[in-house]
Formats: sequence, C-alpha cells, structure tokens
Amino acid sequence: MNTHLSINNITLDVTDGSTHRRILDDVSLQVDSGELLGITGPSGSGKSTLLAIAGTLQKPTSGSVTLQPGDGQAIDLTEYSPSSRQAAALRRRYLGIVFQQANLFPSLSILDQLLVMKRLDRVMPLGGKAWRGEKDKAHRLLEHVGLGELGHRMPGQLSGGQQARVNVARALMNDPQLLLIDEPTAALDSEAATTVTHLIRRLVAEAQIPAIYVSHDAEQLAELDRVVTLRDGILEQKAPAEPTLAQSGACL
Ligand SMILES: Nc1ncnc2c1ncn2[C@@H]1O[C@H](COP(=O)(O)OP(=O)(O)OP(=O)(O)O)[C@@H](O)[C@H]1O
Repeated sequence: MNTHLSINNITLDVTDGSTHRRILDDVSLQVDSGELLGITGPSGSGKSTLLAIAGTLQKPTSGSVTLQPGDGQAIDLTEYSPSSRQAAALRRRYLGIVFQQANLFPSLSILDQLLVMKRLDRVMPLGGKAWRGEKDKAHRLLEHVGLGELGHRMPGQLSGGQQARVNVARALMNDPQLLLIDEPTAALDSEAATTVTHLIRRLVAEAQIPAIYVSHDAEQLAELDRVVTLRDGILEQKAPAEPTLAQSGACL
C-alpha cells in the first residue's frame, strides 16, 4: 500500500515585537512511499520549522500537509492546534519523529526507552498479552538496528552512534506512516553517521513510508534518494535539465 506525503503551499509568517517575518514562503513538496527526501540549506532557512509543521508541532499561516495512507482517508496534519489532544493523537498514530538529541531517559534501560511511551499511552497490565506483544516488538526493533544484545544496558553505556540508533528504533515503535528526522547524525563521526543514515534508508525502504531527513552534512545527504534546498524559507528550484537529443527530437 502506497503512503504519500504532500506539502502544499506552506507559508509561515511570524511577528516578533513590531517586526513581521516570513519564515516559510509557499513551500510545496511531494514525498513518495519508501522515499527518503533530504532537506538542506543554510542555518535559519526554515528546515526544522518545515519539519515541525509536517509533524503537527507548529501550525502554518497557510497551506496544508496531507498524509495519504495507502489504505485509508487522507489526513491533514495541519488541521489541529499543536497542543490539542487531536494533534497528539495524530502524532501517536501516524508519525515517527527523530530529533537530533536522542534525549534518552538516563535511568531507563535501552529496552524500556522503547516501551515507556506505550506505558504512558495506555494502561496495559504488565505481563498481559498486549504488553508481551509490545515487548517482543521492542526486542525485534533493537535487533533490527543492530542492538539486539544491548537491551539491558543504560544509555550511559552506549556510544553516540548506538544512542542514535535507539533514537531511530524508538520512533518506529508505533509503526509510523511518516518518518521525520532532524539532523540525527550531527553529533557523530563520519563512520557512525553513515551507519545511522544507511540504517534509516533501509528502514524507510522496508516500511515503504515517506520520510524527510534534515541535514547540513553533504556526505550523509549523498546517501539519500533526493535532496532539496531551502534558502530564506523558499524552496530552491533546480534549473530544468537540458533536453536530451532524443527528447528534443533531433535527428543525427
Ligand atoms: N514561531 C516562531 N517565532 C519566531 N521565529 C521563528 C518561529 N519559528 C521559527 N522561527 C525562526 O525561523 C527561522 C528558521 O528556523 P529553523 O530552525 O527552521 O531553521 P533551520 O534551517 O532549521 O536552521 P538550522 O540549520 O540552524 O537548524 C529562524 O530564524 C527562527 O528563529
């Protein structure tokens, strides 16, 4: 089932005292199922803000973000106020968000980092069938990100790259239909960063969901399916490619 993301004419204006600023200006983007789209651009160009809007964490001044799951009705992710119960429900049901800082709970094991939100979300008797299902899933995800043996460790006992992998696994616990990733490898050395980017790429292809990956890192961006650039809130348009001889109909 194809899940498709459509960012439609997003504009964000903010007022700072008596100054009005346009942070995002008529940004439109499409991301296909299984596609990992990179967004890059100078600092302050609006990348994280666009991600926050797609993640229901900020409301645009105008425009919409539509998630079309393969087997259901289209969902407008900009419909509700970010602090509303409805927006929280959309995040829980449809979105996986990976922020730069893993922000792992220092006193919880790696396995429990994946399970803690499930505990808060709904009351599940420990040891019951539903809870065992979630635990199995957390184990499977940790194995999938190469941390199968480390579920019992505490965050302080993991390297930065391993913590970043926990961060990714945690975002997949709710089987998201859209993955939003903000500079996941900024704090990592090049080798660890590439491992995490390859992992994300594999997981997105396997889950066949659309994903957006914000980064400044040219080496990581080169690993993605497609990259677009934001500059001063405007999406840079690539010049159309020169037509090939065949397209231009030229005869030799
Ligand atoms: N609600 C808001 N009120 C005022 N300014 C805002 C608001 N939201 C975003 N901004 C401003 O919008 C601009 C874009 O910020 P954003 O964090 O999206 O940029 P970025 O491209 O992700 O930068 P970086 O690469 O440094 O993380 C910044 O100048 C930020 O201060």
